[in-house]
Amino acid sequence: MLRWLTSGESHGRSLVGILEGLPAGVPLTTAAVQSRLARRRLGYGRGARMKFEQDQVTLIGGVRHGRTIGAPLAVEIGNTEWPKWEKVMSPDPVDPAELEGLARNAPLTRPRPGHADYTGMQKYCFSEARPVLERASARETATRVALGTAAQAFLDELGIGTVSHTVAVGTVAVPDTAAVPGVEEIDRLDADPLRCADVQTSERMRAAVDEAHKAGETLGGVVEVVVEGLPPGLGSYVHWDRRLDSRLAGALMGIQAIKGVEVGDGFRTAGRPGSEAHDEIVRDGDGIRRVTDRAGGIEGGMSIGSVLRVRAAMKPIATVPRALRTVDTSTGEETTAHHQRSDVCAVPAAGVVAEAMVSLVIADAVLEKFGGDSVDQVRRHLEVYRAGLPALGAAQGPAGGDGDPVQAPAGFDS
Ligand SMILES: Cc1cc2nc3c(=O)[nH]c(=O)nc-3n(C[C@H](O)[C@H](O)[C@H](O)COP(=O)(O)O)c2cc1C
Ligand SMILES: C=C(O[C@@H]1CC(C(=O)O)=C[C@@H](OP(=O)(O)O)[C@H]1O)C(=O)O
Repeated sequence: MLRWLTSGESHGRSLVGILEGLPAGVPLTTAAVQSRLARRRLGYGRGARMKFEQDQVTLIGGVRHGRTIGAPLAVEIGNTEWPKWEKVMSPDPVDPAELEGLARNAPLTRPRPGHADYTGMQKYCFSEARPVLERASARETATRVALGTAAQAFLDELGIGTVSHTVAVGTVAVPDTAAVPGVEEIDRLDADPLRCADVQTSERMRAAVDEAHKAGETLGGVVEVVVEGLPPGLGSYVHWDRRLDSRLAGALMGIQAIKGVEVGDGFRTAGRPGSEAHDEIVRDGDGIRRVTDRAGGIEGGMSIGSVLRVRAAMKPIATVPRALRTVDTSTGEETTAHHQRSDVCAVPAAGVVAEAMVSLVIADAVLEKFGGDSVDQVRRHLEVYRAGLPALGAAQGPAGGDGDPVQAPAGFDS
């Protein structure tokens, strides 16, 4: 089982992530995490902070000489902005005289609609929003991407690849008929300013971001994550919380600003007649294949062994330059929400975060099904399972048995 936790504030000294349960032998280096984090900074429409701040990665535990050792992985991501915030965000008490007149320390009492500000103040009894927004901020997603790098490195060892792409920004969307990009297109997608697979749509998305920027607006959109190389049977239909689709949906919905999740054709499928909603099964040599891919590679809460597709819908950024109406909590007066700087559109970055969350969930499901404390053990268990999948027309084993008419290779160690 994989479990992970993150800590740290947006303008704190650093962010920290811990991932436990990764087997030994996964290749991982500081440079690999750093380059994955650089992908999260990409994307047309991101604010100034993405340019002047660096992610300083330190692998603290769980890795030796470029390979995981089975111990909890700990990653620290230093905020290079820290020197400017050292006093305002100091964990230890600071002499009030040192904070006097510091603009950065001015109480934030004009909560932004759509951000965590006001309800966070109510919930934790704060008189201003600084302590709320510091942790609610999507700066935290850097840690998820760092941990997702390790999860994906593990999946890479098993031939399971993951990639994300932008399918909509505002009202500009990739045509429904466009081909789904493959994992091998990752560099081409990263090179596109919107991380969009369709060049013409990308140009229109870029124009939409420019227009929003000029109008003091912000934009949301939709990202899709694609996973290749999965075996059938990850997840389960037996309980809601063991379903792969519910686990993926929870992980994606848990990303800041994600307001909708779709598996496969999701909401579009809801409007289709049954005969056009499902993926018919046909004979293909010694096996079978699905004629279409509307289900997005999941049936009955389990991976079906084909390409998996999940989408996440991101709302527009809450820090709208054309500031929205709010109430100053210190005076009770109606006013406009505080705004310093912000992203106009962070959809391409959200795709990279979604990719990381999907890698973590899939890695967890793989470990749950195949187990093993080293990559080699997990790989062997997966090979034995694949080889033992019941063949078409073969007699099935008794209920509860392994139903395995195929000779499994030796070496299934538990
Ligand atoms: C990659 C990424 C970047 C974001 N950048 C900003 C930003 O610059 N300004 C902002 O107000 N919200 C931004 N958000 C969204 C807020 O973090 C989010 O709306 C807030 O935490 C409230 O959570 P909720 O939208 O899920 O209710 C970003 C989200 C993501 C995923
Ligand atoms: C710092 C990151 O994203 C931040 C997420 C964010 C928010 O409210 O979620 C608000 C902005 O921070 P600030 O208000 O300090 O400019 C973004 O820059 C990052 O992704 O690394």
